[in-house]
Amino acid sequence: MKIVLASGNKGKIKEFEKLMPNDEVVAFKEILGDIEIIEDKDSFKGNAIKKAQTIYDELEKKGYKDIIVISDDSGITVPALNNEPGIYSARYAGVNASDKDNNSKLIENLNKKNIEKTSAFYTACIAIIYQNEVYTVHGWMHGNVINKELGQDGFGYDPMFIANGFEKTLGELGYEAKKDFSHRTKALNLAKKVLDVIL
Ligand SMILES: O=c1[nH]c(=O)c2ncn([C@@H]3O[C@H](COP(=O)(O)OP(=O)(O)OP(=O)(O)O)[C@@H](O)[C@H]3O)c2[nH]1
Ligand SMILES: [Mg+2]
Repeated sequence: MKIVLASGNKGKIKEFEKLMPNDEVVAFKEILGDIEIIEDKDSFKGNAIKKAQTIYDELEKKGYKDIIVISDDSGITVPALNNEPGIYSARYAGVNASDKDNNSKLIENLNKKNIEKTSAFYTACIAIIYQNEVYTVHGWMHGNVINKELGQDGFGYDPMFIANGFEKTLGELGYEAKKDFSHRTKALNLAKKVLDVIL
């Protein structure tokens, strides 16, 4: 099955490709080139729908029919920091912030409150659009964030996140561990059930 991924995040694209080995997953950029989508909604769901709808509409304009578009809006929420960065995770340290910049900002804000470790969770909302119908599903992963980066694997905040039941960060454990219980895996398992019904 050919699925167009409405994401420009290389870490996410890699994860989707691994999670859907039997499908042809194509990042939108390969078909449409660069498109900037302003994520101005107030929820993961709102932004996920906006990303999927924008790409779906552009593909339709180009004559693509019966296309399945999937998007992912995700982020990490730290209750001890007033639920920051949440939907602003990708731009916590500013509009064009790198993962490194965002991690530094999170470390800085944890240190300001003298927090070495505190509970946190990831959310992923996946939106699916097929034949102009929109479907959304969510997945979560709970654990703790720490005020330092450990390990090189994963992307984004993974080197700072220790999932419940583990001693090491996702940056140290690597993707093979993360893929069994991540927010994205859980949301995608639900998305696959939706696809089974609608296709
Ligand atoms: O360590 C992480 N492991 C994860 O599994 C994960 N999932 C999300 N995130 C963070 O949340 C932002 C999403 O923002 P986001 O959904 O707007 O994505 P994005 O802007 O990077 O790409 P796009 O899909 O919108 O094109 C990302 O940049 C990351 O910082 C993660 N960090
Ligand atoms: Mg984004």
